[in-house]
Amino acid sequence: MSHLILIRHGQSIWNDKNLFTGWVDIPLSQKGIFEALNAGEKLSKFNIDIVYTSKLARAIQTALILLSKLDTQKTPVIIHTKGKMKKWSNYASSIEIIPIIQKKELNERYYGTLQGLNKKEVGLKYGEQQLKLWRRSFDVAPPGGESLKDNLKRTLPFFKQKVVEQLEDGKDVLIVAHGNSLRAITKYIENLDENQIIKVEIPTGTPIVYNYENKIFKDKVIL
Ligand SMILES: O=C(O)[C@@H](CO)OP(=O)(O)O
Repeated sequence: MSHLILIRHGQSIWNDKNLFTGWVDIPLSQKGIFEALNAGEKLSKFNIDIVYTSKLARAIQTALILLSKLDTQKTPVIIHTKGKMKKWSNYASSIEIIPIIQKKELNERYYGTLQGLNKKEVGLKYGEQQLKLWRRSFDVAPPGGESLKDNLKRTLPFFKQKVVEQLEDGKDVLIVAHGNSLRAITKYIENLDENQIIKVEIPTGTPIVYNYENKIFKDKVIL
Protein backbone atom coordinates (compact mmCIF):
# COMPACT_ATOMS: atom_id res chain seq x y z
CA MET A 1 0.00 0.00 0.00
CA SER A 2 1.21 3.51 -0.74
CA HIS A 3 0.10 6.96 0.38
CA LEU A 4 -0.99 10.01 -1.53
CA ILE A 5 -0.77 13.24 0.45
CA LEU A 6 -2.39 16.37 -0.96
CA ILE A 7 -1.81 19.76 0.59
CA ARG A 8 -2.79 23.23 -0.49
CA HIS A 9 -0.07 25.82 0.14
CA GLY A 10 -0.19 27.80 3.39
CA GLN A 11 -2.00 31.13 3.44
CA SER A 12 -0.49 33.57 0.92
CA ILE A 13 -0.31 37.34 1.32
CA TRP A 14 -3.17 37.68 -1.18
CA ASN A 15 -5.28 34.98 0.52
CA ASP A 16 -4.95 37.17 3.59
CA LYS A 17 -6.03 40.26 1.62
CA ASN A 18 -8.88 38.30 -0.05
CA LEU A 19 -7.61 39.01 -3.59
CA PHE A 20 -7.97 36.69 -6.59
CA THR A 21 -4.51 35.24 -7.14
CA GLY A 22 -4.42 32.55 -9.84
CA TRP A 23 -1.03 32.61 -11.54
CA VAL A 24 0.25 35.77 -9.80
CA ASP A 25 3.30 34.50 -7.92
CA ILE A 26 2.55 35.63 -4.38
CA PRO A 27 4.57 34.27 -1.42
CA LEU A 28 3.24 33.00 1.91
CA SER A 29 2.08 35.27 4.69
CA GLN A 30 3.56 34.75 8.15
CA LYS A 31 0.46 32.71 9.04
CA GLY A 32 1.09 30.60 5.91
CA ILE A 33 4.66 29.90 7.04
CA PHE A 34 3.36 28.67 10.40
CA GLU A 35 0.74 26.54 8.65
CA ALA A 36 3.49 24.91 6.58
CA LEU A 37 5.57 24.19 9.70
CA ASN A 38 2.54 22.73 11.42
CA ALA A 39 1.74 20.55 8.41
CA GLY A 40 5.34 19.33 8.43
CA GLU A 41 5.01 18.30 12.07
CA LYS A 42 1.84 16.35 11.26
CA LEU A 43 3.64 14.57 8.42
CA SER A 44 6.96 14.09 10.21
CA LYS A 45 6.61 10.30 10.46
CA PHE A 46 5.61 9.75 6.82
CA ASN A 47 8.27 8.26 4.60
CA ILE A 48 7.72 10.62 1.67
CA ASP A 49 9.49 9.40 -1.47
CA ILE A 50 8.75 12.17 -3.95
CA VAL A 51 7.24 15.66 -3.91
CA TYR A 52 5.43 17.41 -6.73
CA THR A 53 4.69 21.13 -6.48
CA SER A 54 3.32 23.67 -8.90
CA LYS A 55 5.66 26.26 -10.41
CA LEU A 56 4.30 28.93 -8.05
CA ALA A 57 6.35 30.18 -5.10
CA ARG A 58 3.60 29.69 -2.48
CA ALA A 59 3.51 25.94 -3.19
CA ILE A 60 7.30 25.56 -3.41
CA GLN A 61 7.77 27.61 -0.23
CA THR A 62 5.22 25.44 1.59
CA ALA A 63 6.94 22.25 0.42
CA LEU A 64 10.39 23.39 1.52
CA ILE A 65 9.22 24.52 4.96
CA LEU A 66 7.18 21.37 5.47
CA LEU A 67 10.04 19.09 4.44
CA SER A 68 12.31 20.69 7.07
CA LYS A 69 10.14 19.00 9.74
CA LEU A 70 10.37 15.45 8.38
CA ASP A 71 11.98 12.82 10.53
CA THR A 72 14.22 11.40 7.79
CA GLN A 73 17.85 11.16 6.74
CA LYS A 74 16.86 11.72 3.12
CA THR A 75 17.74 15.13 1.63
CA PRO A 76 15.05 17.11 -0.19
CA VAL A 77 16.53 18.16 -3.55
CA ILE A 78 14.92 20.45 -6.11
CA ILE A 79 15.28 18.70 -9.44
CA HIS A 80 16.28 20.83 -12.42
CA THR A 81 15.49 19.54 -15.85
CA LYS A 82 17.32 21.86 -18.23
CA GLY A 83 20.82 23.00 -19.22
CA LYS A 84 23.64 23.52 -16.74
CA MET A 85 21.29 23.52 -13.77
CA LYS A 86 20.54 19.92 -14.62
CA LYS A 87 24.07 18.92 -15.56
CA TRP A 88 25.82 20.57 -12.63
CA SER A 89 23.42 19.52 -9.92
CA ASN A 90 25.05 16.06 -9.92
CA TYR A 91 25.91 14.42 -6.57
CA ALA A 92 27.38 11.21 -5.13
CA SER A 93 25.16 8.21 -5.86
CA SER A 94 25.24 7.12 -2.19
CA ILE A 95 23.08 10.11 -1.19
CA GLU A 96 19.40 9.37 -0.64
CA ILE A 97 17.11 12.15 -1.70
CA ILE A 98 13.48 13.25 -1.76
CA PRO A 99 13.13 14.73 -5.26
CA ILE A 100 11.06 17.90 -5.52
CA ILE A 101 9.62 18.28 -8.99
CA GLN A 102 7.86 21.45 -10.15
CA LYS A 103 5.04 21.06 -12.69
CA LYS A 104 3.02 23.86 -14.27
CA GLU A 105 0.18 21.34 -14.63
CA LEU A 106 -0.35 21.73 -10.87
CA ASN A 107 -0.60 25.52 -10.99
CA GLU A 108 -3.69 27.26 -9.66
CA ARG A 109 -6.40 27.93 -12.24
CA TYR A 110 -5.67 31.07 -14.26
CA TYR A 111 -8.16 33.65 -12.95
CA GLY A 112 -7.95 35.96 -16.01
CA THR A 113 -8.97 39.57 -15.47
CA LEU A 114 -10.11 38.83 -11.89
CA GLN A 115 -6.47 38.46 -10.74
CA GLY A 116 -5.68 41.14 -8.19
CA LEU A 117 -9.34 42.06 -7.58
CA ASN A 118 -10.93 41.82 -4.16
CA LYS A 119 -13.38 38.87 -3.94
CA LYS A 120 -15.84 40.78 -1.75
CA GLU A 121 -15.89 43.74 -4.14
CA VAL A 122 -16.36 41.43 -7.15
CA GLY A 123 -19.35 39.89 -5.30
CA LEU A 124 -20.85 43.33 -4.66
CA LYS A 125 -20.37 44.39 -8.30
CA TYR A 126 -21.49 41.23 -10.13
CA GLY A 127 -23.61 39.53 -7.46
CA GLU A 128 -22.90 36.64 -5.10
CA GLN A 129 -24.33 34.10 -7.54
CA GLN A 130 -21.94 35.12 -10.34
CA LEU A 131 -19.03 35.19 -7.89
CA LYS A 132 -19.86 31.64 -6.81
CA LEU A 133 -20.11 30.44 -10.42
CA TRP A 134 -16.70 31.91 -11.23
CA ARG A 135 -15.10 30.49 -8.09
CA ARG A 136 -16.70 27.10 -7.62
CA SER A 137 -18.71 25.91 -10.65
CA PHE A 138 -17.24 23.21 -12.85
CA ASP A 139 -17.46 24.82 -16.27
CA VAL A 140 -18.03 28.59 -15.93
CA ALA A 141 -14.69 30.31 -16.59
CA PRO A 142 -13.87 33.66 -14.98
CA PRO A 143 -13.43 36.40 -17.65
CA GLY A 144 -10.38 35.51 -19.77
CA GLY A 145 -9.41 32.71 -17.34
CA GLU A 146 -9.72 28.96 -16.80
CA SER A 147 -12.78 27.12 -15.51
CA LEU A 148 -12.25 24.17 -13.18
CA LYS A 149 -12.89 22.02 -16.25
CA ASP A 150 -9.98 23.73 -18.07
CA ASN A 151 -7.81 23.36 -14.97
CA LEU A 152 -8.71 19.67 -14.77
CA LYS A 153 -7.78 19.13 -18.45
CA ARG A 154 -4.15 20.05 -17.72
CA THR A 155 -3.86 18.69 -14.16
CA LEU A 156 -5.48 15.29 -14.54
CA PRO A 157 -3.40 13.81 -17.40
CA PHE A 158 -0.26 14.65 -15.40
CA PHE A 159 -1.77 13.12 -12.24
CA LYS A 160 -2.92 9.95 -13.98
CA GLN A 161 0.41 9.40 -15.73
CA LYS A 162 3.13 10.55 -13.35
CA VAL A 163 1.60 10.42 -9.89
CA VAL A 164 -0.31 7.19 -10.28
CA GLU A 165 2.81 5.60 -11.74
CA GLN A 166 4.72 6.42 -8.54
CA LEU A 167 1.91 5.14 -6.34
CA GLU A 168 1.78 1.91 -8.36
CA ASP A 169 5.48 1.58 -7.63
CA GLY A 170 4.73 1.64 -3.89
CA LYS A 171 5.99 5.21 -3.39
CA ASP A 172 4.49 7.73 -0.97
CA VAL A 173 3.78 10.89 -2.94
CA LEU A 174 3.25 14.42 -1.62
CA ILE A 175 1.56 16.98 -3.88
CA VAL A 176 1.74 20.63 -2.81
CA ALA A 177 -0.59 22.65 -4.98
CA HIS A 178 -3.61 24.97 -4.98
CA GLY A 179 -7.29 25.15 -4.14
CA ASN A 180 -8.51 24.52 -7.67
CA SER A 181 -5.81 22.19 -9.05
CA LEU A 182 -6.42 20.05 -5.94
CA ARG A 183 -10.20 20.24 -6.44
CA ALA A 184 -9.59 18.84 -9.94
CA ILE A 185 -7.60 15.91 -8.51
CA THR A 186 -10.16 15.40 -5.73
CA LYS A 187 -13.01 15.26 -8.27
CA TYR A 188 -11.21 12.41 -10.01
CA ILE A 189 -10.06 10.34 -7.04
CA GLU A 190 -13.34 10.70 -5.11
CA ASN A 191 -15.38 10.27 -8.28
CA LEU A 192 -17.43 13.43 -7.66
CA ASP A 193 -19.87 14.79 -10.22
CA GLU A 194 -20.13 18.39 -11.42
CA ASN A 195 -22.59 19.33 -8.69
CA GLN A 196 -20.70 17.67 -5.86
CA ILE A 197 -17.44 19.44 -6.72
CA ILE A 198 -19.10 22.86 -6.25
CA LYS A 199 -19.16 22.27 -2.49
CA VAL A 200 -15.56 21.11 -2.15
CA GLU A 201 -13.24 23.59 -0.41
CA ILE A 202 -9.58 22.78 0.22
CA PRO A 203 -8.23 24.60 3.30
CA THR A 204 -4.70 26.06 3.31
CA GLY A 205 -1.87 24.10 4.92
CA THR A 206 -3.95 21.04 5.82
CA PRO A 207 -2.63 17.60 4.75
CA ILE A 208 -5.17 15.20 3.21
CA VAL A 209 -3.97 11.59 3.14
CA TYR A 210 -5.31 8.70 1.04
CA ASN A 211 -4.20 5.09 1.06
CA TYR A 212 -3.70 3.69 -2.43
CA GLU A 213 -4.05 -0.03 -3.01
CA ASN A 214 -5.21 -2.19 -5.92
CA LYS A 215 -5.77 0.96 -8.02
CA ILE A 216 -8.17 2.38 -5.42
CA PHE A 217 -7.87 5.53 -3.32
CA LYS A 218 -9.38 4.94 0.11
CA ASP A 219 -9.37 5.73 3.85
CA LYS A 220 -9.16 9.52 3.40
CA VAL A 221 -7.87 11.29 6.51
CA ILE A 222 -7.60 15.07 7.00
CA LEU A 223 -4.74 15.80 9.39
O1 LIG B 1 -7.52 33.40 -5.76
C1 LIG B 1 -7.23 32.24 -6.08
O2 LIG B 1 -6.28 31.96 -6.84
C2 LIG B 1 -8.02 31.08 -5.50
C3 LIG B 1 -7.35 30.43 -4.34
O3 LIG B 1 -6.96 31.33 -3.37
O4 LIG B 1 -9.24 31.61 -5.12
P1 LIG B 1 -10.63 30.86 -4.99
O5 LIG B 1 -10.68 30.26 -3.63
O6 LIG B 1 -11.60 31.96 -5.18
O7 LIG B 1 -10.72 29.83 -6.10
